[in-house]
This record gives sequence, structure tokens and C-alpha cells, in this order.
Amino acid sequence: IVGGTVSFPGEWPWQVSLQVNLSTLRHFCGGSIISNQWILTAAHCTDNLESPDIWRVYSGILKLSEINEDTPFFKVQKIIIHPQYVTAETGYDIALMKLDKPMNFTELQQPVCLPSKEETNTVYTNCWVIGWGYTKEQGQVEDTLQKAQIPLVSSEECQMRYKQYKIDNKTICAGYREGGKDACKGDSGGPLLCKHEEIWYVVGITSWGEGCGRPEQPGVYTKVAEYANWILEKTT
Ligand SMILES: COC(=O)Nc1ccc2c(c1)CCCCCCC[C@H](NC(=O)/C=C/c1cc(Cl)ccc1-n1cnnn1)c1nc-2c(Cl)[nH]1
Repeated sequence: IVGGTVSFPGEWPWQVSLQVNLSTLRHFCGGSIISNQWILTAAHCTDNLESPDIWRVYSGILKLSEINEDTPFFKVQKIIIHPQYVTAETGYDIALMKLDKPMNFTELQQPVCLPSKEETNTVYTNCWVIGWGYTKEQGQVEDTLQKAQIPLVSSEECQMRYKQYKIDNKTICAGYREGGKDACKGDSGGPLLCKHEEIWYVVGITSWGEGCGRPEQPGVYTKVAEYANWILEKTT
């Protein structure tokens, strides 16, 4: 996260670190707990890593340094990638990971609400992006989970900023015209959260952008409300 601040314990209890255990164990992507057995993330996170066996889901974590070989994690039983996904920039950047066993909810690990399809016309005015990603384009992952409040940007403005891409109604953009606050490398798969009538919703999934926090280059997120039916179909 560029231009963010540290989060405190229990502030974002649905945020997970998705780690890959190949030769080393490392943070790969963010993800959101949406039920006791399902994690919502970005499809691009599993590019060339579609085997569930290499993934580890760390929940209830604030600092990545809390994670070591003795830290408990959930194994992944199944990965469901949207059938129309090809690349982040062409959309459908959404995936589900089924945990090998249901998790118990606690103060530090519990689900975030999904927006409903009807909510695609809700005006969100209190939105935050969170993650352990870089704080600048040439950076490194942050130890403590970061947060930044970022305003949503209209599709029309977003399309204007990304002339060489198709920004459709299944994506949502967020950023300041002057830049300065944004997601960055290592944040993808995590949530863009909006608080509406005292309830937090995962309105977006961190997907892509041109650089991090650059002026007039907002972040592009998968619009979760547009996939409400798909998510329910796959998880119930
Ligand atoms: C110590 O462990 C680590 O350093 N881990 C570790 C650390 C970092 C990474 C990995 C591992 C690789 C994940 C591969 C799959 C994921 C590949 C793409 C992914 N993108 C993003 O997270 C965000 C993009 C992004 C999103 C928005 Cl909304 C706006 C601007 C964005 N950016 C534009 N330019 N940079 N960001 C990424 N993630 C990383 C990189 Cl490197 N790129």
C-alpha cells in the first residue's frame, strides 16, 4: 500500500496472507474470508500456481513476521478460477479458495460481507484498501498490514485514464487525481472495503494499475457485486 498507515490488531479480521510453499515460504497475495470455508482472491494470483497443495492460508495475522514454520495455517482443498479469466487487465480477475476444513471465527478471524447484486447502485463514500504490499513501486513487502482510504472513481473517468484498456462495468476504480495513495505489488487479491451503514463490504478485489500511486492512474479492482451470483453458485 502506497501512502498508508499501519493497521491495529483485529481491525481487518477477514484479511488473509496467501502464501506459496515452493523452495521457500513467501507472501504472494491478499485474500478475504467470506465464509468459514471460503477465501475470495484474484484469479491472477494463481497464474501457473493452480495446484491447491502449494498454497497456505494464514488468517488472524497482523505482521508477516508472526509467520514461521510453527504458525498454524489452512490448507487449500480447491481453487475455483472464473472461467472467463485470462489476464488481470482483461477482467474476470476473481477466484475462490476452499479451505480443507472450516475455520472457527474469532475476534481476529471472521468474514467480511459480500455486496449484493442490487447494491451496484450504492454510493460508497468510505472505502479503504489494505495489504502487506510494497509502499513504493520499487519496494518490498511491509511487515505490518497497511491501510489507506481511497475515493472511488467513476468508470467514465477510469476509462479516460486507461485509454488503451477496456474498463467495463465489472471493474471499479479508486484513486486520488493527484495520486499518492494506492495498492501496490503484493496487495493484489486483497479487498477494497467500503463501510456502508456501519457494515464493511468487500466492494473490490485488488487487481492492477499503471504504477503505484501515480497521478491520474487509479487502481483497478474487480467489482465484487457483479459476481455475487457466481460466488453464491460456487460456494453454496
Ligand atoms: C517476501 O515475499 C514477497 O516479496 N512476496 C511478493 C511480493 C510482491 C509480489 C509477489 C510476491 C508476487 C505475486 C505473484 C502474483 C501476483 C502478480 C501481480 C501483483 N500485483 C499486485 O500485487 C498489485 C498491483 C496493483 C494493483 C492496483 Cl489496484 C494498483 C496498482 C498496482 N501495481 C502497479 N504496479 N505495481 N503494483 C504482484 N504481486 C507481487 C508483484 Cl512483484 N506483483
